[in-house]
Amino acid sequence: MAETAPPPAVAPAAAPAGRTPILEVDGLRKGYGGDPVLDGISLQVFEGEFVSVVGPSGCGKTTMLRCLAGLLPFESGTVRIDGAAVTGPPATLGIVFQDYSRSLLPWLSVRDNVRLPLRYQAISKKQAAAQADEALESVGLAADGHKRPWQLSGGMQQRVAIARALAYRPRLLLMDEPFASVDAQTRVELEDLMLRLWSERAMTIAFVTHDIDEAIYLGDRIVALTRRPTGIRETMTVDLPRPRDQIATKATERFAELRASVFTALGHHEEAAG
Ligand SMILES: Nc1ncnc2c1ncn2[C@@H]1O[C@H](COP(=O)(O)OP(=O)(O)OP(=O)(O)O)[C@@H](O)[C@H]1O
Repeated sequence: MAETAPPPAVAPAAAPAGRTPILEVDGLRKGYGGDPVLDGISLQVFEGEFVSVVGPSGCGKTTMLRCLAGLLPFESGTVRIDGAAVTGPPATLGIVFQDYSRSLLPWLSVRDNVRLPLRYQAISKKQAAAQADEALESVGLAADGHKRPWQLSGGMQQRVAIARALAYRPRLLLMDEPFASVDAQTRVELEDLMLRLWSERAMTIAFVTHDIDEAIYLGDRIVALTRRPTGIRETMTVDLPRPRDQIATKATERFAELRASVFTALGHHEEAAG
């Protein structure tokens, strides 16, 4: 029987030279009721980076993001954002979750949903309104601020959730499978929207996804997680030029090589081989 050629090697990612880490995770351990989930995760995300995190279903990606965001206590290890230990949600952090229908308040207008978290910032009402309007404009919803979230399509609702995080002007944006619940066409539009916003706003993004192509298309680096108890299997540099294009970038040989490497890192070839 013919042997399958091993996929081309991808160099393990080195720390970007001269860059400051915004997020530093060291030895993060977290379980539920004595059942270990995260088993000593250590990683750094550097200023201006777009880091994609991929891992098998149920390995603890959401658990990890919640720990990083200060929303969930963990057993041991440290999480630092801008050098300060995370003990609760930091003011410089924005989060976008998968389930926009639960994260937006249906009785508030789109504009008021976006303004809501700004109440907790030391800024005037006028400034909060300006930041909210600017964020809505940047996601293409300037004309929809008066509507209720349920009057919008799923993709538009997720744009509202993105605008709400942006209005906060975060230095670090955590995104948890944000496009998993929208159709394929909307998904590619939202991916390109995120790339535009990321480059315009000099943000740092950690983006969790199930989708290997999405992880490669968006990321500067990919962090591949193992099965539970979960550690980091591999960190890979995505050496595809920017700006990226949904058709041209995905048609390159390098994209196919990276896809094979990430599949291998996630252990898909082992499953296929039995
Ligand atoms: N609050 C909780 N209490 C008990 N167990 C939990 C809790 N939250 C998550 N788990 C368990 O921890 C494991 C990791 O869940 P988590 O949602 O973090 O994984 P995930 O990688 O994001 O999953 P998916 O790929 O399905 O989105 C799962 O086995 C899940 O059932």
